[in-house]
Amino acid sequence: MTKITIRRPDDWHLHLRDGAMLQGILPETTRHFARAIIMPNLVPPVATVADARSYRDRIVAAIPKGDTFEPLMTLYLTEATQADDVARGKAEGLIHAVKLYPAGATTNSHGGVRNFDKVMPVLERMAEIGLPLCVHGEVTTPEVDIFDREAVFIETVLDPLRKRLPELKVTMEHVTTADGINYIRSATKNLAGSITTHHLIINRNAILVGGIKPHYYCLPVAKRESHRVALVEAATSGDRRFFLGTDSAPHADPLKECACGCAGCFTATNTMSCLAHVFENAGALGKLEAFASLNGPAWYGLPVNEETITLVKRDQPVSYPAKIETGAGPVTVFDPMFPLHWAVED
Ligand SMILES: NC(=O)N[C@@H](CC(=O)O)C(=O)O
Ligand SMILES: [Zn+2]
Ligand SMILES: [Zn+2]
Repeated sequence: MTKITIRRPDDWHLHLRDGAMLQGILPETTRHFARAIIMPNLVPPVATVADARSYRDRIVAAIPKGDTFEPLMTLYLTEATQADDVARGKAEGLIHAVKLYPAGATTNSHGGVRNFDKVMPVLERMAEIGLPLCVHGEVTTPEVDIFDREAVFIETVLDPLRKRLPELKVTMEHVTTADGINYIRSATKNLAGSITTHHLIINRNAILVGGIKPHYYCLPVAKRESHRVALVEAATSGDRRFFLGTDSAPHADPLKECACGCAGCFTATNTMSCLAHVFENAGALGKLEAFASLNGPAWYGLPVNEETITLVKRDQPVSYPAKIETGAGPVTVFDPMFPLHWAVED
């Protein structure tokens, strides 16, 4: 097959930042994607419905002329989050999920949750009104090895939480391990997982072999190859519990190429080319639409997009910029380390 048409995709986990960075990188998403779940880890975080409303307005103002794009806003769960505020945000159609960052787990997560008892009233209300909780699923205990943090989170935090509140819908964000995939598969309801572009392509060698490669460093950190294979298997299976969340997370190059580089891979520009490659290799191009365009809306209770995009396989590798120049500095685009032949037709 050299051509495939699918419903226009959505991105169920995206970092757009703010100001000059937002302005510079938003076109990379709106070119192909119709909607995205917008991560709230700004500084300060998007913690209230009022914050989310004004952030949405700033995003909408930055959409390039001629593109249509709907930001689906989320709230950053803190120990001060008010259940009534969250419920109002959902009722007005603004808020589509609440995001749980264990305190200290990742970029801008210091305001996250330390004591789960403090957020139970909010989680109970979310269960009542059917609002999903998106979780960055890693423990932050210093004794736990960074490569084990997802598996330990499932066992010590997520599973107990789901037993305590089985009616709560939980999205395990950016699943990186076979443990995460198996845990999602074992649940009969109220659990789904997003999978990133880069975790389908790289394993941990990409970060460490032949010199340290900061542009492959993200959180959760990429794991060993057997985990990547499990992710590809889940993503390409058509199973409705798995969908695309790119976790495209721009940081200006100087903040990544330094002694203490930020976590995040920027994949918005070439995600659809990368995915077509991965799905074709798995003999599953026919499942790409489920992963990128159908399973996410079903989970979030939204209609699928009516427009379509067409991917064509070219003889020559497709070219895309190595960096996106933004007013906040250059952002390096994810390099899959193999040529991409699939292009989205204009
Ligand atoms: N994924 C990352 O490595 N970084 C994200 C935060 C996150 O999603 O954990 C960021 O905001 O930069
Ligand atoms: Zn995260
Ligand atoms: Zn993220």
